[in-house]
Amino acid sequence: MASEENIVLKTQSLSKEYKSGPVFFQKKVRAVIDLTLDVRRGEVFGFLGPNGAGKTTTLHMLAGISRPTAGGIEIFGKPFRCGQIWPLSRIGYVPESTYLPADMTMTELLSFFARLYGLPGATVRERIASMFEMIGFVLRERATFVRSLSMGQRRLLDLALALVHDPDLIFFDEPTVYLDPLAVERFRGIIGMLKKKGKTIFLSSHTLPLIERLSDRVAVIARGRLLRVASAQDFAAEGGLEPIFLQLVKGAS
Ligand SMILES: Nc1ncnc2c1ncn2[C@@H]1O[C@H](COP(=O)(O)OP(=O)(O)OP(=O)(O)O)[C@@H](O)[C@H]1O
Repeated sequence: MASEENIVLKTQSLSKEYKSGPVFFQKKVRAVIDLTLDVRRGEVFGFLGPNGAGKTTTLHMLAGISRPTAGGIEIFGKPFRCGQIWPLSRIGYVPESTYLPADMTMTELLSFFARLYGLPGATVRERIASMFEMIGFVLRERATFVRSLSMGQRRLLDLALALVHDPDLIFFDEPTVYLDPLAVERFRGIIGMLKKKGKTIFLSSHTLPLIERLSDRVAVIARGRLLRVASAQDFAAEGGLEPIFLQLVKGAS
């Protein structure tokens, strides 16, 4: 069992309902239902679920973008509500998709993000250099406009933008979408580097091998409900994550 001070993120009966459809025929969609979990300092917490399971909705609530319908969130030991800004300088968030301004260069964009977080000039330069090194962009590429980047390069830039302020807790939503195998390998290296620095990582994906390979613990979610949380070793000892995941998800549908 993890002690309270080792818990970085906690949710209690977190729930989200959407209203969907035209006004007179609106129906409720229960996207996340009574989600209670905790994430420990320094771990990679895999959040695995099929399409439509409620992963992105959960991340939106955890990152303070979307208001829960019910339940609570604690971050760094304090209650966190949608709209509050106090923990944001310690949180990094790689959304499922981004809309980056096409007419800014990568350096301008990184600098803009770093300054939003209030980093001083010398630190901004240092952090930008280390972000380019991390995502493997050489010097001559650093002034490339966003519009000229491939989808995979944009994804790497998303990672750099989420990490430029050196956050302690990082949410990744399908981080390897668009990445080729070499870039996925680089991403795994980035996760290793963040872990070494003691960062806490919430890794949400439906890509089973990625979650299986990188996570210390894995939570399986389907149809908005948490079905199981266990260590990677426990899943391995029971025959591997894939058969257990398939059994859990089929049982939930
Ligand atoms: N803005 C919205 N309005 C109505 N329903 C929504 C909205 N956003 C998501 N949903 C519904 O909530 C459920 C959970 O969606 P969510 O995007 O959180 O799933 P996900 O696990 O991230 O899926 P994927 O892996 O396909 O991205 C789905 O049934 C989806 O259709």
